[in-house]
Amino acid sequence: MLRPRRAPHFWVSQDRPASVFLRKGAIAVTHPAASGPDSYRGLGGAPGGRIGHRSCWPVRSLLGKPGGLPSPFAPEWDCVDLVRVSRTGRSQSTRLLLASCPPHSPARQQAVCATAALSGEPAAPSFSRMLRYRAGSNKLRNSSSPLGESGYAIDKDQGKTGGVKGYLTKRRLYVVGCITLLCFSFGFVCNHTCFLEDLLQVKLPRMIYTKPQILKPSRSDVLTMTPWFAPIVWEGTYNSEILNEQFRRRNVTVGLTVFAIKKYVVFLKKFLETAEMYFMVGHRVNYYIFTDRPEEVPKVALKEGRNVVVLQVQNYPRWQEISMRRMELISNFSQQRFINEVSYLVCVDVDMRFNDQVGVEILSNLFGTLHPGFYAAERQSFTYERRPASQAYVPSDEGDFYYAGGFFGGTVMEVYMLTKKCHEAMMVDKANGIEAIWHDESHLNKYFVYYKPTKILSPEYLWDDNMGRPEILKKRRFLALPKNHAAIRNK
Ligand SMILES: CC(=O)N[C@H]1[C@@H](OP(=O)(O)OP(=O)(O)OC[C@H]2O[C@@H](n3ccc(=O)[nH]c3=O)[C@H](O)[C@@H]2O)O[C@H](CO)[C@H](O)[C@@H]1O
Ligand SMILES: [Mn+2]
Repeated sequence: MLRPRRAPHFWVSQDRPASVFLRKGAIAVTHPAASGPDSYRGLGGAPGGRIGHRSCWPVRSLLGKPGGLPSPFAPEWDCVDLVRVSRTGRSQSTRLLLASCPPHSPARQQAVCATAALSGEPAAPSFSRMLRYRAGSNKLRNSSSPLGESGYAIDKDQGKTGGVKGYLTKRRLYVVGCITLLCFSFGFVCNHTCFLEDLLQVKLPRMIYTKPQILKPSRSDVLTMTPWFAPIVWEGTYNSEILNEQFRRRNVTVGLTVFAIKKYVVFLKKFLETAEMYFMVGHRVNYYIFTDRPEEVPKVALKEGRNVVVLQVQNYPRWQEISMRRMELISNFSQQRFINEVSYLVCVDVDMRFNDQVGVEILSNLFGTLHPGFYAAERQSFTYERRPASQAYVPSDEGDFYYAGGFFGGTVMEVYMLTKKCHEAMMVDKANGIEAIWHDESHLNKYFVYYKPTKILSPEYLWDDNMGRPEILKKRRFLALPKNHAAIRNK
């Protein structure tokens, strides 16, 4: 029994449907019944032998040349219908005999389907759209081959002229394309190598500071680490010089989102002026000011690397809705804009002023801030939403801390996920005619029960002097401004 050394591959070209490309070692011949004005003649070689040193060979049309050598291999050959589409788009089919494509085999089925598809389609221009088939089995058909004695033998030389020309031109184009691509990749790799070399040239300046003491924790009066290993940031627990150096190397840009809708624009001046003094000093900052009154945004002198971006948005009649819609707007803008402009987002209330350093020590994948009114409270005192009907519901035996709605952040991706989730939950509540007790803050707290922050800011980062000045509070970095609710809300 004759067997090719390996299962042959063949391709039916859509570019030039008169062509079948054969892999080295494959055998092909046209069926004599196909003799018409155009008959086809295969190109191949000895069974199991080479048909050329290239992996693909086109079968070439031999106009008006019936005959040829009878094939000694006929009984083992199988067939596939091949369609030739002429330049005018007319198709004509012929039967091409191939080795190793047994009847009823999946490969045979594929070939039949493909040729059917070909006949319905005019010549397609793309080389890459060649249909590729693999005859997966070596089980060969015996005896009653339609080829009989009058099969056309395969003439090697035919492959080197005519149709081969076009094929080689495309092939050349293909090779040129590959070389160009390789050159580009080389440039890319080179660039990256240079970038890596730059990194290797990082200087190691002396770093002189007090050594950390394992047996003398810097703070023993407060919790500095959660049970899920998120640091809680208190004065004395970190060294800003080390952190600034780390973040400077990364050339991080921080986005600070703040909403000043309706009368709340009056808070912007103090907010921005104090931010320039204390917020992320020495780092790149974009202030994203959401407002319905862009003309009332004050001009504040900014240090280098810091920008104000005014984003005009609509207002809502109720202050609660304004506060809650921040989630929707932050998530939308994160997706459309912030993701391209900053690494981290810090989202805060506007009725505040910075009073001390708020720097890169706050940055982490996802961070929240302990509410000044509840940092020492027990679970049952937390003002979580307790009605199961609300999406913000937190059962009485869950939760770690009570977080403030007025200061959270993280990477743009994390903030996007948080704000999107909270907004969606608020929309469900709205449809069910329920509003969480502390609005967006309730939803934020619910989220943090199940997606734990990777860093937590102590109440130093959101303090209200109405709470007094407890001993543990070494700094008051961001302070709530007293405001006349009746005069400012819903105005
Ligand atoms: C410090 C803190 O944790 N504050 C939270 C607390 O409310 P507050 O009592 O601090 O709420 P608020 O009056 O400051 O409103 C929240 C924020 O919404 C914006 N705003 C509101 C009304 C308006 O007319 N125009 C306007 O721009 C503004 O940025 C304001 O800072 O609870 C709210 C939900 O009840 C929010 O979760 C706040 O973040
Ligand atoms: Mn506020």
